[in-house]
Amino acid sequence: MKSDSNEDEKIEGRLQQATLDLLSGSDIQFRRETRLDIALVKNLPIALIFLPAADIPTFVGEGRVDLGITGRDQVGEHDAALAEGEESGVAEVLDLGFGGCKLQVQVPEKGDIREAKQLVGKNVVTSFTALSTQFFAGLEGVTERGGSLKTKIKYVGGSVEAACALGVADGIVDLVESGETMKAAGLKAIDTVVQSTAVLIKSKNTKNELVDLIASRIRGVIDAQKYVLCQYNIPRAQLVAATKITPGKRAPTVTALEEAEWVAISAMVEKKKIATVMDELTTVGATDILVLKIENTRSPSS
Ligand SMILES: Nc1ncnc2c1ncn2[C@@H]1O[C@H](COP(=O)(O)OP(=O)(O)OP(=O)(O)O)[C@@H](O)[C@H]1O
Ligand SMILES: O=P(O)(O)OC[C@H]1O[C@H](OP(=O)(O)OP(=O)(O)O)[C@H](O)[C@@H]1O
Repeated sequence: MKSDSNEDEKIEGRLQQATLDLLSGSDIQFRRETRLDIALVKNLPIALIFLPAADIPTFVGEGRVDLGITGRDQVGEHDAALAEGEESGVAEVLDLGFGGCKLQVQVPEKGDIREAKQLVGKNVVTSFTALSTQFFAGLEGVTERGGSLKTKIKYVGGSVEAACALGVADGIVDLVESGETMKAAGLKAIDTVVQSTAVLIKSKNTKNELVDLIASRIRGVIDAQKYVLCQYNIPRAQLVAATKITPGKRAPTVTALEEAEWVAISAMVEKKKIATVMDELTTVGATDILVLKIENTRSPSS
């Protein structure tokens, strides 16, 4: 989303489907023509641009694009590549929770290397040269003979896992999600450079007032995914106990029932805690417990 020409930004590849779902949940409507990397949004004066994940921090950091969705690993790589004293133009707005993976140091499973320090002075292949250089610089020290060893970091754009078997590298630094690729290539992880999830980022220099509106819509969808709405009936005498179990985000909604000694309660509950909450509610006498999906939510912090 650009201030003048109203461009917004998005990502393809691994994060694409979750990002499209997020935009749809935020009611950002667009139609992307085949092979076009730009799409005008129908119901807001912005445009979406589809760019490789690795390029997004650059466009956002330069202020050419107002908002972006990419991996935290890519933001880290962008920032690590900045010249000394140069300030990043990228600010993280929100952790989006999906696209979880780790950037890990990997070596042949059958080899002698057991810790990252043993790769100092050797050949390392990666698509994340700046983060890897930074990581190994932190391990490099003065050798026993008084010299200093530099790890040789080489860039490859894909299939990084092949580098050790092909004799190009002693170790690699690559993303691991399920671990299947690493295992299939006969590699093992010995250290983690960065833990990553997808993030919403913005340009530090943006003046576009739509940035806050869009960020707030996206935050609403992410919050909604974390919570469910729990409704139940409970004897009024148990109201205090029930409120402790389901305090809600601010406070639970309590509604009187036609039956004098009973109330109905409705409260947002963290999705991951809902099973325990239902168990506890049953123990204090709640009945007719319903758990409802929340499509979207907005609160002052959103
Ligand atoms: N298994 C995974 N492998 C690689 N990246 C992953 C994985 N899981 C999550 N990610 C995240 O997805 C981000 C982008 O991945 P990907 O390389 O697919 O994007 P892209 O460059 O936009 O797409 P493409 O390479 O298809 O053009 C990574 O930087 C990382 O944050
Ligand atoms: O732990 P896993 O679930 O197996 O995922 C990790 C793999 O996925 C990525 O590669 P990608 O498939 O994006 O293609 P690439 O090798 O060309 O980068 C990454 O570079 C690893 O190779």
